[in-house]
Amino acid sequence: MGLYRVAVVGGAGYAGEELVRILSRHPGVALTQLTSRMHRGERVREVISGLPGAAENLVFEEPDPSRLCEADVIFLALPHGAAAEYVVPLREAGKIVVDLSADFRLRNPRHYEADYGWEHPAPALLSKAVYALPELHRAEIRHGDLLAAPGCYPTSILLGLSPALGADWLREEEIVANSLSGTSGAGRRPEVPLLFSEMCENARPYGIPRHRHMAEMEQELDRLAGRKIDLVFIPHLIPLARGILSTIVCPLRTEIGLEEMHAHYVSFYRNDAFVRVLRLGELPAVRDVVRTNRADIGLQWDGTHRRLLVFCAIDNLGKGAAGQAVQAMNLRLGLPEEEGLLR
Ligand SMILES: NC(=O)C1=CN([C@@H]2O[C@H](COP(=O)(O)OP(=O)(O)OC[C@H]3O[C@@H](n4cnc5c(N)ncnc54)[C@H](OP(=O)(O)O)[C@@H]3O)[C@@H](O)[C@H]2O)C=CC1
Ligand SMILES: CC(=O)N[C@@H](CCC(=O)OP(=O)(O)O)C(=O)O
Repeated sequence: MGLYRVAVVGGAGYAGEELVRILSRHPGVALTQLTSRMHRGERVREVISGLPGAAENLVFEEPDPSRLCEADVIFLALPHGAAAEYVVPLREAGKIVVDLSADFRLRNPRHYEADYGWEHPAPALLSKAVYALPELHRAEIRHGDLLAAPGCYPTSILLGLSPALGADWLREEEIVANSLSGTSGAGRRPEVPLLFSEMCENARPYGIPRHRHMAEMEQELDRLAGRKIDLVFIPHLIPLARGILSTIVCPLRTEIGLEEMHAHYVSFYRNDAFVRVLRLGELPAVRDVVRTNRADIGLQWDGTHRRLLVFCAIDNLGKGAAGQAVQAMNLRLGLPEEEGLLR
């Protein structure tokens, strides 16, 4: 059998470009189609530099579901709402779809409506989608035909919290997560608050009091804990192009020591190639994970207040978007999970 054919819709956006970079060097697939309405008819090399020959000679096409059906796997790197329009015909044609938008992350269409502001465009498909965070849903991803890649902030916070929630150490008090994000998280669109002159030497909170990622975090955290988790989430924009650092403060109800907690985290992720639990005393830095598909997790202990402090760094375009989506594709196609990805 030949290589799997893959297509990227939205291939000239930030997440799409990162997908193109990863997939064009991936030994298990052939990148055969890319779409961009803005760059329609242009060769890829005129828009994205430094790609291998076969990929840079592809031509950006207008997105057309019937033509996309020539591929085996279709990645959608489109804004929320727009992705669902492609998912419906592609799934009807039996294609494997990896959607990077939020359109299929939530089980409950009312939660989608509340946080995204419009009626869900294809609610019947929600129960068929898999929340494609490999470390938490590996078995379902292997059998899923509609893989909904998680948001970048939820990836960092869910990976940081899962071992603690699984161990049932937490007091029934709020967990507070502060996240710092680079500006590529907002996509490649011209907006005044994202201009260099607005963001250089600047930092600011946004998305207060309820960022739209709350719904997917609540969905997953409640499921992991088996009860309602009270999360305070405060995102900040900082002057980086890419990267996220999340600091999570967890009130504990046990007297368990830091060494034991650390050993539990190491054991929890022992089979996960893309999660690195740092040695005690080490804390993660965005610089170490940029352009990789890795999440670095560090732990600290505030004994005075009995709080576990969890720090998680990822690349929002890597483990937070394109890398994670390719990891999910690898699982679905039965390829080695790490194929084509850096750690
Ligand atoms: N940036 C990030 O860090 C992350 C992004 N994501 C998600 O990935 C998706 C893409 O994000 P990002 O790359 O940042 O966004 P961008 O704005 O950079 O890119 C989106 C692309 O989609 C194309 N597009 C827009 N509307 C349509 C449409 N109706 N039909 C077809 N193509 C369309 C545009 O290309 P053109 O107009 O040329 O067709 C554009 O290049 C979003 O859902 C985002 O939420 C997820 C995790 C992290
Ligand atoms: C800096 C910035 O603007 N970040 C984006 C999140 C990016 C991401 O992961 O989100 P979605 O896939 O859910 O869009 C935001 O706050 O909306």
